[in-house]
Amino acid sequence: MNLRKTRTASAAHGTTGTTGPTTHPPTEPAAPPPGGTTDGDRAARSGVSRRRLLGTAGAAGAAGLAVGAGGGLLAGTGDRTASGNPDVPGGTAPLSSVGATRLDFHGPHQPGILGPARAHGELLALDLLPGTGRGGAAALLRRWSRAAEAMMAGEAPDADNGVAGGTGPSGLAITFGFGHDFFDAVGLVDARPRALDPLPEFSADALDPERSGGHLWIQVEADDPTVVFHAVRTLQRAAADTARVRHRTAGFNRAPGAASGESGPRNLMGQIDGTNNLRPEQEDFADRVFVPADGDPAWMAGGSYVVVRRIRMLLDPWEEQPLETQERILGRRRADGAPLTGGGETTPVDLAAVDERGRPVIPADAHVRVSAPESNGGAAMLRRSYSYHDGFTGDGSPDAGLLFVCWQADPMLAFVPVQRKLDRGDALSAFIRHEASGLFAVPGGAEPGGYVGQRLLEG
Ligand SMILES: C=CC1=C(C)c2cc3[nH]c(cc4nc(cc5[nH]c(cc1n2)c(C)c5CCC(=O)O)C(CCC(=O)O)=C4C)c(C)c3C=C
Ligand SMILES: [Fe+2]
Repeated sequence: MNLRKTRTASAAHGTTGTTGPTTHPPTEPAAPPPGGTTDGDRAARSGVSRRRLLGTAGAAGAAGLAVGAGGGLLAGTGDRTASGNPDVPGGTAPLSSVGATRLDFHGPHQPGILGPARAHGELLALDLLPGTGRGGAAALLRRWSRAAEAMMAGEAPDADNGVAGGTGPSGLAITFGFGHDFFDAVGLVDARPRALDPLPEFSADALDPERSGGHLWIQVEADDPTVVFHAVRTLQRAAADTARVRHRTAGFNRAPGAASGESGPRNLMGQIDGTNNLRPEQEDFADRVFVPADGDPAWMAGGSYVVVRRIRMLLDPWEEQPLETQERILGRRRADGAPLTGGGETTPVDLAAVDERGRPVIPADAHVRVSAPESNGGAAMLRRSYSYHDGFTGDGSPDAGLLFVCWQADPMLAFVPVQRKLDRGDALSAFIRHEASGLFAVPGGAEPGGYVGQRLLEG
């Protein structure tokens, strides 16, 4: 693999960090694809009345389409009248593109990995209650998958509480994963992937075990916060008697339509984040992110491993730094995200460039140098993170930072070597603290009529 070529090609296509409301791949097309799923098709399948669909058809057309989890394209209808709340005027007013965006629960990969991270996200870890066993876990995943499928389609789940009544699916994506200790809990130790071996300890780690790990992991994201709450609450209720929430963090990203510029979203340090991410159009993208069809273990085919790190930003000392210092710590300009070696946000970083005195223009300890594939034997991951803000601590400093989420086919070839390097030599380290950690196996997408993890639990 030629990394330099890959990075240049990505920039040459004009896709790095400049498309859509975020810089995450893939983007949403502006027009329906030939042969895309029609509102009528879906109405026939779901039993939703055509009259109701017509109430939102104009909005769906204007809003364009959403990218399905497996690359399928679905017209958004935003119809949530199935929630059955007669007080809600759902279906009478057209939904905007925010509400109408609908993703497919089914596909080769689970939703919530590809495509843009949504404006609101919650990451939860749950532990199975003692005695649940494999059968209980399978029943839970079946219930969860059924509820996720309905809610992502903008339909009411079983025993709905009506909280999302009148709201469109809003890009809702729900993703499920299994942690290392899940396999002990359900007696499936032999099926545990080697890739779930605990992450090594890093010297700068300050991890809180209460907010780390977990048997099961759920990512819920959407462009509407009530839709996220509704989904989280529905899944938590469906887990009663089977699993308890161990920890949960809410995150956010820029809302669709909030910025007029073309550059990507900013993190809470003010930096444009996500520019040099892996892109689906890169030749080796799928190999890097997903377990291949003949991968090991077989039940993980089409799946991916997610590493989640709650990284607190030490914003008081950070904001005291002069702009020039902040930019040398990162290696990019704050205003436009351009590398210190010049050009615009999508211009490739020139790690070899030196100034008139022969010193590297991108400092030796700059974050983008230390984390780059060129500095890590080619290691790379798909980053898809959220900001978080959980208030202020006793001394007045913000409890805020990055819910760093990254996806890869093998953490030992992606997150681990890069984090090892960052741990030793990243100038940003003085301004961040890793406070919680998780590593989960996220199986491929469920087949229609099936559920996530079925191959593991019934294999
Ligand atoms: C182990 C992997 C990484 C961690 C942890 C991490 C934390 C972290 N990053 C930022 C902000 C930025 N990171 C940027 C680039 C970047 N970061 C990583 C990896 C980790 N970051 C990689 C692989 C890269 C790409 C390097 C390259 O090839 O150029 C950037 C620049 C814009 C971009 O390319 O996304 C920013 C900004 C923070 C604030 C943070 C912890 C809180
Ligand atoms: Fe980074």
